[in-house]
Amino acid sequence: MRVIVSAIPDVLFIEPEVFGDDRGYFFESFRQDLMEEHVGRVEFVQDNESKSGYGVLRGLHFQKPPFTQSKLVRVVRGRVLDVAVDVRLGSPWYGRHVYSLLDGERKNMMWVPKGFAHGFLVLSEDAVFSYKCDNYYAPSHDTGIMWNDPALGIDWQLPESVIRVSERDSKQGKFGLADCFPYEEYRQERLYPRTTAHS
Ligand SMILES: Cc1cn([C@H]2C[C@H](O)[C@@H](COP(=O)(O)OP(=O)(O)O[C@H]3O[C@@H](C)C(=O)[C@@H](O)[C@H]3O)O2)c(=O)[nH]c1=O
Repeated sequence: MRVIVSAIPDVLFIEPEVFGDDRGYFFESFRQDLMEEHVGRVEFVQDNESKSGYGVLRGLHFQKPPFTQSKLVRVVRGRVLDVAVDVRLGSPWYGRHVYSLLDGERKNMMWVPKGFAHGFLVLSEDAVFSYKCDNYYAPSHDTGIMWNDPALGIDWQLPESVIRVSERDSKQGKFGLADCFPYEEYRQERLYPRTTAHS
């Protein structure tokens, strides 16, 4: 399993080794020891799965304190453009985003720590999306940012005319209205061990 530090160093790209043979495939989808080595102590408490058709965009979502969520996300089938936006007040990367093309064949994953808004767009005919969360769903603290907020400048790589969102996501607020909590508070935790981005 290869762990790659993204341009926002708290977000990681993870590439597992996928073993194919005439029966099908095998890969390790989660290892506690690797999480501890690269991220710190994380206790996952909820697993989620969703299926979406081509052009469906879910996001950008995050939960506010005390129900912030870190997520380990991957695609079981299909292909999505997965995006994480830094909403940590005072972060050197505040308002910036990183993305990864998550693919059901490559089985690559993204680590989206708390303090990041998360969303994905389905690029294949459909996609089954699966993720682990380190905090429970808390609808009262669930919030988001408009996926096409010009302040974020995300290139979703599909024309807006084919993008479909939920009723809720068509009415999300602008970036900066629903900030998560301050960057410095996060830094106290081992969840953010890195200070430098890769080149
Ligand atoms: C997220 C979630 C939703 N639900 C319910 C609420 C609702 O009736 C239905 C669909 O919810 P949503 O429309 O919020 O689902 P969705 O748009 O898929 O929300 C997800 O989007 C991605 C991008 C994330 O990062 C996730 O954390 C989550 O916010 O499922 C739960 O019961 N538990 C959960 O953990």
